Amino acid sequence: MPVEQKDGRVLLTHPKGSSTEVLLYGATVISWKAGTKPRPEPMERLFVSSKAALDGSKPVRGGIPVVFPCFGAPIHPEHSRLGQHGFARSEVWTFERIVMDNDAGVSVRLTLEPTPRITAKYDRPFHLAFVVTLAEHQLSTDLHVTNTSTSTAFPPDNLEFQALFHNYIRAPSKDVLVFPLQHLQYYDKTEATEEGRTKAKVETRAGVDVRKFTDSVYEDAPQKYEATWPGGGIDINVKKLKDLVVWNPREEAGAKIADMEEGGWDKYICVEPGYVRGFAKVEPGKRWIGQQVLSTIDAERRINQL
Ligand SMILES: O=P(O)(O)OC[C@H]1O[C@@H](O)[C@H](O)[C@@H](O)[C@@H]1O
Repeated sequence: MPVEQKDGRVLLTHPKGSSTEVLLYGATVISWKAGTKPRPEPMERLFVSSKAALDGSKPVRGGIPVVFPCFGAPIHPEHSRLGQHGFARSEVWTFERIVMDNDAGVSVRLTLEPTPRITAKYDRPFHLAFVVTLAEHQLSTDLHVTNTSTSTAFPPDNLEFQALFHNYIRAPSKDVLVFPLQHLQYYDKTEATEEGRTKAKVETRAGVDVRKFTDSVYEDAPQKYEATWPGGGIDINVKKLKDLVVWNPREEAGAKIADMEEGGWDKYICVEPGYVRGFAKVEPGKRWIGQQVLSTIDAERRINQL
């Protein structure tokens, strides 16, 4: 069975051995097992804290939570009643259908529409679809955001939002480097003051490491990244998600996170493509699609020329 739905989870398996598991709660991908060409044995590519709640009581600490319609604390007036990172990661999505089921890929589509619970804190008209596609060495996630407003008024009744894929990539975080972020402008959320956090810095490192507490928002990033470490890595190719967040709390901040396992910060790096500086806009009746494609890399790869 390439697609199995059970107990609020959807399990996808590919004929070549890769698999992925998605919780309907938050449309959160909680597992992705894949090999590489030279080493075909599937291995887990995502980190989920052993203390993570998987019962729908709180967003999952790990995997790939979907952040919508606000990143971090809300700053848009229409988001003012929402919590950190919005509601998409903490609502139960609907399994809509299998999109594709062949050797090229196994793909499913989940949806989320306004419910009384959502409308009580966010009253904008929207329809979300989350499409997960599994290939032999790849996992793609697409977020479709439709503005379902039928208003013909001017100025248009645009839907304004932020969106992000909060990837917890399983990796020896002390040895990870992320490319190519050099020379990009970024905002450092680890700074102690508001002034420090809102002042743009410029990345000087060819490869960005997370050996210390890191919470950086790169603006207008190249949408093509590599996170590599000795012996492996993940390529990330992105569409419509112009910014990139790199986060690892290390012990300094990680020990204060209730659902983070002891030493969890050594086991992952969050590399999060998103539209998080400013707001994406969709006109009434129109749809926006943000996409990422994660691919496994086998050998250590350092892109010195970038
Ligand atoms: O604890 P949460 O809400 O899942 O957020 C985790 C982290 O998510 C990152 O994307 C943010 O940049 C961090 O500031 C935040 O701490």
